[in-house]
Amino acid sequence: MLSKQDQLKKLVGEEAVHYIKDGMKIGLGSGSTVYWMVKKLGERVKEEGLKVEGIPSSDLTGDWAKEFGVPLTDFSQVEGLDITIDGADEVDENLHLIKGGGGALFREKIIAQAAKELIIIVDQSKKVQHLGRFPLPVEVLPFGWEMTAKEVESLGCEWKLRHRENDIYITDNGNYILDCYFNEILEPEKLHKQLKLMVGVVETGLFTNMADKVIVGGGDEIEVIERKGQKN
Ligand SMILES: O=C[C@H](O)[C@H](O)[C@H](O)COP(=O)(O)O
Repeated sequence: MLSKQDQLKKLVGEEAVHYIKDGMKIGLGSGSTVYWMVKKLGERVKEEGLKVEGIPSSDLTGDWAKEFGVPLTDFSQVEGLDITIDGADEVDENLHLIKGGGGALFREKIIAQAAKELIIIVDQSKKVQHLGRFPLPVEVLPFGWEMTAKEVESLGCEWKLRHRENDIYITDNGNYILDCYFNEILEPEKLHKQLKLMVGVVETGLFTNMADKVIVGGGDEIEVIERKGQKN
């Protein structure tokens, strides 16, 4: 029996598959909402003979794609993606996002940038006025991470080095994650740029001005929020 939140994740995950057309190259995001999208996409591949290829943003998503029969490719074979569908940890009113709760932010940003259209799927609990209540994941190089953490802290946050059980959490790229407690991020684009200037920072979980559509599940309803204005 799925929890109410999981039912909403399933609802929006399956809804997003309607945006996928025959022949598309698809960026496959990560997380428990994306799970439902990949599963439904696999059904369409089997039942309708849909010809698509996906590039996964995490090893786990790649495993799901194989399990559900979604053909995979990589960037040595394709020049770009038609669409990327991914989850998020927070979405603000301007469709800026925090991502990386599952640690896949770096590859997620690559597939988000490579796509003509980025669709984000979330349950209503992810909608916020300002980003920052969810700790911002920042992927850092293991070498000298302590120094990088000090620099990050100077921007006014507390941080925790992410662990999985008793071990340091290692991303699919072999890096560490600092979960940064800013509480309220009023200028996400500025903060992202400040962090990216730090030599030990690989990528941040701030996805500003990237989402084209956000599909939000709430109650029995699905809300589709479209971006206003041009992308960067
Ligand atoms: O690294 C993980 C991703 O950014 C996920 O898309 C995000 O954490 C949302 O995950 P979920 O759909 O499980 O809430």
